[in-house]
Amino acid sequence: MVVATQMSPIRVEKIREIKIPTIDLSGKESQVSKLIVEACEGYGFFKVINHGVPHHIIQTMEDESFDFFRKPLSEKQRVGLTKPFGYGNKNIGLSGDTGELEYLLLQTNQNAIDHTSKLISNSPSKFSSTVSRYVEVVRGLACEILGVMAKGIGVPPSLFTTLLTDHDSDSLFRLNHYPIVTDTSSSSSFHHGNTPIGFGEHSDPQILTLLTSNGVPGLQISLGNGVWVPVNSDPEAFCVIVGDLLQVMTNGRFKSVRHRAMANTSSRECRLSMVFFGGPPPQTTITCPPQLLKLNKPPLYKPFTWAEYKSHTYAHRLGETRLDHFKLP
Ligand SMILES: C=C1C[C@]23C[C@@]1(O)CC[C@H]2[C@@]12CC[C@H](O)[C@@](C)(C(=O)O1)[C@H]2[C@@H]3C(=O)O
Ligand SMILES: O=C(O)CCC(=O)C(=O)O
Ligand SMILES: [Fe+2]
Repeated sequence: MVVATQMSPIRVEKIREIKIPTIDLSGKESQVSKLIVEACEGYGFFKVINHGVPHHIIQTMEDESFDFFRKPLSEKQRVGLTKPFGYGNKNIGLSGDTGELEYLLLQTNQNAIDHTSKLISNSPSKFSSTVSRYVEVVRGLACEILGVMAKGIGVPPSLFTTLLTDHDSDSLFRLNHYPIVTDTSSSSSFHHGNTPIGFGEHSDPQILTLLTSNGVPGLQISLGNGVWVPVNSDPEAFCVIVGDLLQVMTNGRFKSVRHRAMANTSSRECRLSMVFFGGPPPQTTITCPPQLLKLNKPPLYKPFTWAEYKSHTYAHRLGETRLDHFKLP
């Protein structure tokens, strides 16, 4: 993969070869686990293939999503935004961030899915069963990956997986729809070169994110120092993104990767990303388990609950490096 670094005011381009790890989950478990740990340490990002999520589950979710985003604006707005959940258009979060996208952000418990489905769809039971099925299967995949990760670093898998399987797990599901932007000069979103931003630079606050998209590119990950690596959009793969909580739970060994999505300016198709954010129950204390603390590396972060971390997150802008606030001196 070719990467360009840009430095202003003079544009210097260094070309480098970066290989984003693509891990075949059908491989030997010990090998898969080694590759996953290396990817989490090196990038905080990797792709998985042969993940076992049936194609028809992804396809049906994609079809339902496009059916929703194709509706007239007034109809989509009827879904309302019980901030931060519901339908949003060009606004992200509660602190004034903007982007060239529209989205639907849902909580993953059955009541919330049923409630939103009634507002969204003429056949709510179809929408609601499609979302529930998708979330159930992708949550299962997230647990499988977390379990393999845990084994790879020598902790019991349940230490990580129960956080997502708990009845009160605070996981989210987000559909991002990036329309084709033709007039880039009128875009109010922050410009990067000539390309407006679809979804601005950030890290995901939760434990683990699983993202799939419809083959239209846009996602980029940061290597730091202004270097952005475009991620090929492969509808057969899931992108796995290490979140802030996993960085804390591994005492900084795994990196919560900063990423962004560029606006969709060159494609003839709209871009759709479907994103599952695996989060723990709100009252969970987030800290590094003693087995992972090395004698020569004291804890980097003070313990906090997920509820505390979320309120800090929502009080700040998208691009904030919010873990800094929880660092020990
Ligand atoms: C500006 C914001 C939107 C966000 C909450 C925040 O205050 C900062 C983090 C943002 C983010 C990024 C990952 C997910 O898309 C998200 C749902 C999350 O948990 O944190 C969003 C939040 C949002 O859009 O509500
Ligand atoms: O749409 C994408 O590719 C990125 C979306 C994202 O980072 C998010 O929803 O948190
Ligand atoms: Fe994200």
